[in-house]
Amino acid sequence: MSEILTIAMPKGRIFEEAVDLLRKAGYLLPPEFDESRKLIIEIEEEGLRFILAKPTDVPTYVEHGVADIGIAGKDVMLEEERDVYELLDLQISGCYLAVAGLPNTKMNDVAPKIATKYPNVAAAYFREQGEQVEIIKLNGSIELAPIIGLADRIVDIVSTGRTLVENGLVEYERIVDVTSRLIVNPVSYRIKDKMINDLVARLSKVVSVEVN
Ligand SMILES: Nc1ncnc2c1ncn2[C@@H]1O[C@H](COP(=O)(O)OP(=O)(O)OP(=O)(O)O)[C@@H](O)[C@H]1O
Ligand SMILES: O=P(O)(O)OC[C@H]1O[C@H](OP(=O)(O)OP(=O)(O)O)[C@H](O)[C@@H]1O
Repeated sequence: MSEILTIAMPKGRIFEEAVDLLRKAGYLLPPEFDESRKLIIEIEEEGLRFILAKPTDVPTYVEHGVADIGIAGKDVMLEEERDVYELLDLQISGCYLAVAGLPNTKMNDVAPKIATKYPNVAAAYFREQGEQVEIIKLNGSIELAPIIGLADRIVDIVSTGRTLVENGLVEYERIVDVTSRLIVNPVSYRIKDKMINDLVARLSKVVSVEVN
């Protein structure tokens, strides 16, 4: 029986761009990818099985080895250190993490509050700046926090910048650029090295064409 490579795909924002990239790399992904709600899609001819996961869960599936490889945002990788290798910057779903807040406001002198979906990234950033802060973890609508008085600043993703502008917020510092990455389980990489290297080579060609 031939080997199967299991790929954890992030549903949501990254999905379409990732599917597009795989198709450009020559993988024949059926229309199921565009229209179905199935969470496991197997393509026997390609020796591939896709599992469709919540973006933040992709590294979990890969770390535990139930997926050999996966596609995850650099933001997710930075927030939770995982025992996986990062093989390729896919250069898709570009955005960045930034500190933002109400314009012309100083942070509270004592333990300013920082609201974010990324508590570890935010804590590390302010530690490096030598600032003692209180992190408040939120799960969405982060921009509400400074407006409603929950926090002095937020650490959040900025893409077009529209959410900041429409909520009267400004960016104070850019922390790190974010794109999606191809990640691999270390054991899978040893055992299925040929299949994985083939996939990386095919994707690398497309990525470099798209970037240049
Ligand atoms: N404007 C953006 N906002 C958030 N994430 C973005 C943006 N642009 C690109 N990304 C990338 O997409 C990933 C998030 O995708 P998506 O918003 O579909 O998932 P999610 O955070 O689980 O969303 P939700 O919790 O709203 O379901 C991030 O990890 C990041 O790498
Ligand atoms: O710079 P922009 O293009 O406006 O994109 C940035 C916004 O998009 C994301 O929120 P999302 O839409 O995922 O909603 P959420 O608040 O539920 O996380 C992110 O958290 C910002 O709020």
